[in-house]
Amino acid sequence: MYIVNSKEMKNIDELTISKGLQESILMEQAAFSVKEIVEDLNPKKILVMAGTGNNGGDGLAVARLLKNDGYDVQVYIIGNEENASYGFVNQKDICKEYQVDFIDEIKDLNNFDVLVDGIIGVGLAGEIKGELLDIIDHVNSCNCKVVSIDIPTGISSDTGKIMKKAIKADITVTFGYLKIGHLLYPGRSYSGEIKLSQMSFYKGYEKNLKRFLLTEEKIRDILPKRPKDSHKYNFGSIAVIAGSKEYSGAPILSALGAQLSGAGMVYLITPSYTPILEHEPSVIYTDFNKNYFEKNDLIKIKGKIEKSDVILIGPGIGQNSNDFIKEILEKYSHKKIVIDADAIGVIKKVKTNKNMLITPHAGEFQKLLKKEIESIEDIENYSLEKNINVLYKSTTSLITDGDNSYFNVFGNDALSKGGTGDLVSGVIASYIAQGCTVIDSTLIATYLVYKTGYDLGIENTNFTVTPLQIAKNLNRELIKLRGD
Ligand SMILES: NC(=O)C1=CN([C@@H]2O[C@H](COP(=O)(O)OP(=O)(O)OC[C@H]3O[C@@H](n4cnc5c(N)ncnc54)[C@H](OP(=O)(O)O)[C@@H]3O)[C@@H](O)[C@H]2O)[C@@H](O)CC1
Ligand SMILES: Nc1ncnc2c1ncn2[C@@H]1O[C@H](COP(=O)(O)OP(=O)(O)O)[C@@H](O)[C@H]1O
Ligand SMILES: [K+]
Repeated sequence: MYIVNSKEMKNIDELTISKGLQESILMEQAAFSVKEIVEDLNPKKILVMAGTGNNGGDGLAVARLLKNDGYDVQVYIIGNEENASYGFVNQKDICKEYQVDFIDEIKDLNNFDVLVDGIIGVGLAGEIKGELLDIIDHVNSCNCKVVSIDIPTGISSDTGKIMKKAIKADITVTFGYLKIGHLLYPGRSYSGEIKLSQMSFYKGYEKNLKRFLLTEEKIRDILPKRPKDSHKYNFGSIAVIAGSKEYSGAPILSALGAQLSGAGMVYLITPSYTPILEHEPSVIYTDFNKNYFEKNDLIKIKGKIEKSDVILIGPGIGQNSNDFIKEILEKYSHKKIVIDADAIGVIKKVKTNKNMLITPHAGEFQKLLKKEIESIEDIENYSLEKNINVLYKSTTSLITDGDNSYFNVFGNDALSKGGTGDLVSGVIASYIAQGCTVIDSTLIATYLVYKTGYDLGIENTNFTVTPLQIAKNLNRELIKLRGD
């Protein structure tokens, strides 16, 4: 499923109109879908709040459709009508013919059961200003159901940020394509339930789109088959290089992630003892009885690394092993490498390539970027400049190779526990070992871990789900996907 920003949406709109489909037809389609959703709420009294752009035009068309079906509906216009769009003016004229009721002031919004927010859509420019600031406060403090047209007023469709103030919708009805702002917090929570309406947009533009929503369907397409006539080396081997005296649990979660999701051989190499074999005796385990890896340890693990198809380096490795990590990244840059946690910072010092994946959470990424992350483009541009794949881990995670990006929205707070990331990196390495591309492996792994965490949270509670529990239940999602 495609995801667009405001510029792409405008291009699609213009291209469709240039093919001869009139704007008023698109507006009628948009309004009709909003009207049906408002009707489902069984309202007695409806207020449509309309801005003076095309989002307002949609709002006016919704009011007219509802009025025509006998609903008690009123319209309140916000903004300067001198600058109004043609779509707005045209709809206002039609509303007058249909005797739609316009009001000049709003007293108590609680007199209405449903408010339709047709104030500003993808045309939001800069921060909200003027009388709208107070109106948004008023809307957010009332008890009525709020249905936003296209995107809640005040949410940037490009970043999901609140542009000073934003309407909190119960339902957002959007047209043709999801916008970035629906998927990134806080826009994701301000949008409420998102309904996507089908539109007659010209699909020829889709070849230019490069952002996608990760779906179960996509995972079904890319999940590897397991040949019956096979042996362990068909499913790849992984060197998990992880852990330190401080963090002896992280390597366990990474190795379990790798071993419990289908890899053929998992070598776990840690500086300090960790009881992985008590959890899973099939892991091939080595430790060096020391606190941290040192540069000259590489010689001792060379054999295992060279036998491996994939290297996972970083979980729990601490800050004292940077020279050791750097040497591995340089020497084995021809191998697929998942670079997680404390190893991520080391990429600043090495030449990177598309065999590599970094898996930063927001804090780790900010350190790499040396500034706040403003938008999805910051992550995509970093990926392009560094020529490296990125899994940006957040409440909505982004998986990108710089050219194409996927949004994963399956996670929730059940995952907000130390160790989830270690598990994720182990599962990613597993699917790379099994022959998937780095990006596909990241899609599969984040889907499996997030969805399992989500489901366990529903069956138990989000308070109690742990990364170990998720690791042990990865089979459930795989059973559903495979249908066996
Ligand atoms: N795309 C499509 O194919 C289709 C699009 N459709 C619909 O069109 C919508 C896009 O319409 P759009 O381009 O006219 O912009 P829109 O969202 O109404 O915003 C402009 C208005 O907002 C105002 N305004 C802006 N910033 C502001 C601020 N900071 N603070 C205060 N005010 C601010 C601005 O005021 P001005 O700056 O001009 O005074 C102007 O009045 C889209 O979301 C969808 O609903 C559907 O009909 C189906 C087909
Ligand atoms: N509230 C949330 N909603 C969705 N995903 C979440 C949430 N909290 C955490 N996650 C996911 O859980 C993982 C946590 O990773 P990370 O912070 O690296 O953990 P650790 O380093 O402790 O192993 C990430 O993949 C992140 O996207
Ligand atoms: K809106």
